[in-house]
Amino acid sequence: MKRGVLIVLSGPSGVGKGTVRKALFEELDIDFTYSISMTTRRPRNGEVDGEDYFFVSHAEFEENIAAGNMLEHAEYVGNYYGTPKSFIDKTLGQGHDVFLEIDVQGALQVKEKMPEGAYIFLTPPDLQALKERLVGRGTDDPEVIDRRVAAASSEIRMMANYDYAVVNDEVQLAVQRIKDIVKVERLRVNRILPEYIAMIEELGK
Ligand SMILES: Nc1nc2c(ncn2[C@@H]2O[C@H](COP(=O)(O)OP(=O)(O)O)[C@@H](O)[C@H]2O)c(=O)[nH]1
Ligand SMILES: Nc1ncnc2c1ncn2[C@@H]1O[C@H](COP(=O)(O)OP(=O)(O)O)[C@@H](O)[C@H]1O
Repeated sequence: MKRGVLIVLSGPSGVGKGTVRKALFEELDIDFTYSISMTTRRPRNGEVDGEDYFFVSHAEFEENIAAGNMLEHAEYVGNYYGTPKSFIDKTLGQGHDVFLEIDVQGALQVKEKMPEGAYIFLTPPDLQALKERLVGRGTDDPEVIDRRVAAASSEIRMMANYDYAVVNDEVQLAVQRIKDIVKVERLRVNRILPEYIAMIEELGK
């Protein structure tokens, strides 16, 4: 069976990753599986294990790190968060495409381990627009916004490590561009090579 495509959407804070991801998952003609992260934080009311996160103990998370099961992980306010490899491998193996939305540092760690994915850098039309979005979101203090814009300048330099750059000028346009990329990725010859090798061998007989 054909493996699914790993689609990694990344980019600086405030560029619109979450917004674009939500709009993408509202489209009726997509069939992506969202990568579920693992965390040591406690489930909030209504959160379901295996849907919102895989909730595990500190010890269990550290065992997973030691066993090399995490594609990437980070510590945030005293808890571990990370991307388990097994869930992604299993889902891709079943032929389903997996969608991962992650920050730039995390994405580059994942790329080292799974270079065959489609790495998409979501970019703002310009730095001024990025700043306006961070201000408009209203979730951060001015100093935090300045730090995020400064971080964005160095993150934008990492764009060259990605396979695709998608400008998020309008959400629906960005969504369409990502859908087009997935279509192209599904046609890439090196994804279907095992089937072609069988055909070539058949021809050689
Ligand atoms: N590196 C990494 N960060 C993650 C992962 N999953 C969630 N996070 C980040 O962890 C932080 C805290 O997440 P959470 O506790 O759910 O709080 P909320 O996102 O603010 O509702 C957020 O910045 C998430 O983006 C992951 O798999 N890997
Ligand atoms: N194409 C766009 N045009 C204008 N504003 C946008 C666009 N995409 C996202 N936004 C706004 O920018 C802010 C940051 O978006 P968000 O999805 O939270 O970014 P991220 O997940 O990358 O940190 C939000 O207030 C969102 O409504």
